Amino acid sequence: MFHRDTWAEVDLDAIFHNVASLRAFLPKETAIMAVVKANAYGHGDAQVAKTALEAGASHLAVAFLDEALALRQKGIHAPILVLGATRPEDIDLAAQKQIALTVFQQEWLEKAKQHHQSGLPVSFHLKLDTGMGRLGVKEEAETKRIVAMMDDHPHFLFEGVYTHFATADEIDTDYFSFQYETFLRMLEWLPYRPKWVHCGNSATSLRFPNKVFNIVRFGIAMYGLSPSLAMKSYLPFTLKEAFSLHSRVVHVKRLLPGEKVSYGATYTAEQEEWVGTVPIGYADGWIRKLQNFRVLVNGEKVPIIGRICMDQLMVRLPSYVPIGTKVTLIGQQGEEKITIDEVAQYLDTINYEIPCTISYRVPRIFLRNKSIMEMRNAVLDGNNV
Ligand SMILES: Cc1ncc(COP(=O)(O)O)c(CNc2conc2O)c1O
Repeated sequence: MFHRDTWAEVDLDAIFHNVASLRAFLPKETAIMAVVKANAYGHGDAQVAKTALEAGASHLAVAFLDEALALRQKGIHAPILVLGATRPEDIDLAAQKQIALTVFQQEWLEKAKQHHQSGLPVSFHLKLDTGMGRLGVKEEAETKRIVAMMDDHPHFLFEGVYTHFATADEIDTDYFSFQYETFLRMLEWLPYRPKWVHCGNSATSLRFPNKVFNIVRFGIAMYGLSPSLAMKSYLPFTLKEAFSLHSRVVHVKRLLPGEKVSYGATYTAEQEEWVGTVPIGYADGWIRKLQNFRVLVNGEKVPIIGRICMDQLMVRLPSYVPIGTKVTLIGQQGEEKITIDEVAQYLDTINYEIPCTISYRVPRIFLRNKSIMEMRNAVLDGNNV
């Protein structure tokens, strides 16, 4: 349950469609790793993970160890890879929960070896930096030493090697090709190929399905969002947007000319106007820069007026509406819709950031076969975020 009429809806049928479409599109021997970091880009980690696994994914990826532990706590047993850095002292925790880690520093592996007391096997994916400039080994000597250290250790399993592209979602492929060629060259440094070799994010999977080796890391497109605006016309199959955001009007009033709205009294009614108050604000992730953007009420786009508050915002209505009238901030009402891409463009950012930023304060309702199958309210559930 939740007790404020503001909520996000996550259409798991859309998640299923997007993963199943990729499954059918990729070569059959190429596996899918569903990227569910950041609470599945704000969509709900466990629910998206389970749906993706049903739809053909075999692995999961997260950003750091806690996100993997949270999935295990929620009863998910599929292979999980931590893409980011892990503390060497946490290696036994990863071993106990059978969570694979990314390794990209010889020094780190030496420390992890000292902390490894459990005698349990630990799987590693070696990350190579081919030009993303974030994490990854760049030198041949260090690469060879890391692989030798894993091979010499009875419980360290060299399970995968990967890299990450910086420009796979851009039309110009020069830098993508440079990184891809670099990856091929660096793979030659290895004494052998581990079980998993991967380089593909959504953009790479959709544009170059024959350049992804044997598993892809499928993130943004799983949520029905194009990796970039430029890529929208290159998508090989239809993506279905899974996320929508809704609220209800809690107060309606008539403003007379000259009357003000919100902090700073920055908005002045120029004529007699109807104004609605909506219980969502910047603490919910609907940030202040969205002032003057629009929401849907009764299938019409209406402007957000005055400054957005921590918990509420005001909209100018074309006419009186009853208390409780539904407001759609992301999604469709009748013939009108507001997409995540539109919100991102208004904020001069990328679509990835929008669902990620809708905070823990907004409950997520999960729909499957068009009916509500689950609801998560982190305000009340606390640890069950
Ligand atoms: C290492 C790695 N692999 C795969 C993905 C999935 O990419 P996709 O969502 O484009 O499919 C990401 C996304 N990482 C980020 C997406 O936005 N900022 C990031 O750091 C990533 O960091």
